[in-house]
Amino acid sequence: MADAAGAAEAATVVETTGLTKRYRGGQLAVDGLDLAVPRGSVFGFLGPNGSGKTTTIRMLLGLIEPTRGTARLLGEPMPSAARRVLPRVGALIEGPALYGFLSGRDNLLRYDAADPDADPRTRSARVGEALERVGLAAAAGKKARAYSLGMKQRLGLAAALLQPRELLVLDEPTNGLDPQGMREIRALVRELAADGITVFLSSHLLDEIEQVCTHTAVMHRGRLVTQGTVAEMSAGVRGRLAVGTPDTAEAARLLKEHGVTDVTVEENRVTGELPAPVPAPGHGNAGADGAAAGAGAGAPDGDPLDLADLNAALVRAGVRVRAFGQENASLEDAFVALTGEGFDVAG
Ligand SMILES: Nc1ncnc2c1ncn2[C@@H]1O[C@H](COP(=O)(O)OP(=O)(O)OP(=O)(O)O)[C@@H](O)[C@H]1O
Repeated sequence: MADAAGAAEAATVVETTGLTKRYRGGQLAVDGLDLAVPRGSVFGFLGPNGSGKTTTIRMLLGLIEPTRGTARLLGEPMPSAARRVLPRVGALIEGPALYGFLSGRDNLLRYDAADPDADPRTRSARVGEALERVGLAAAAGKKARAYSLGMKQRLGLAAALLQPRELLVLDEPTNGLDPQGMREIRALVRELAADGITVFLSSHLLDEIEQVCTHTAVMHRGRLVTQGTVAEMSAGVRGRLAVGTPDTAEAARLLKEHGVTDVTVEENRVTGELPAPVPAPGHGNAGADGAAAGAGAGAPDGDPLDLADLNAALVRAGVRVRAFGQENASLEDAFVALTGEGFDVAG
């Protein structure tokens, strides 16, 4: 009993240990993956094309066997517990399989009829609710082939939501969609999360992860680079200092003098890396007292660099400052900082 209850309420809904897949051709697609997806999260599984996301998802759902390592879904081992676990998991992988000549509603009726546990007496109500949930009630009578890609994707989601689910696994759910279709799917993901469903979605779009996810894991060439909350990930990378000014040469010189590195001049703008954690106002902490702190030394005299002082110094030197501040680091900055490579993907 305790065990069953424990499994039913597993706080970590996806957990892998050393999960590895080497394809028959020898390709090491996933290499020693330790993943932990907290219940209630919207978890973005991020990585460029070919980094191993789909292979991981297929192992999680028991569609392919790992070469090594283990995967647990809702607290239960996969693939051995697949029959017990999968009914509690909705999945949308590589686009839904739909009959174009059937209406959206009839497609769902077929899906529902294929589920041996679905009560035929409540089928119509269930299908109606699922259509409602994904915003397709009004288009339910239209043939699926007349649906936009976004509508097809939503119909696929409706199929995954015919039964109550604890976890939804979506492989690149917005791939190929136009901006409006993307917005619709993202809004839907947020709604489902608000209903308490944990959502695990893969994406090669950094801004998508930033917009909808609470947590993320970053894959790079089959390996996990990092995982944590999206906020932690961005906070781990300090944003660049940006100064808007027509007096770029003088501003650049002064910034360098104050210990700012990697100073870059663009038209009417100078940016650079701040040398040390900038203390909040009133925090005259002694931590950055120069010397061995090296890059963390701040201003040349050893005092920590204060943004207000720096701004004042620019103004004193006659630099006309139009804008001044630290830009927010993005997930893209974090990825580049973590991997030393750009997030360069095709499509
Ligand atoms: N069935 C297969 N046999 C051999 N190699 C494969 C197979 N499936 C994928 N691969 C390779 O494994 C690596 C990881 O692929 P995978 O599809 O898991 O990555 P991905 O991150 O999901 O990328 P994409 O978004 O392009 O699908 C790639 O190098 C790919 O070529």
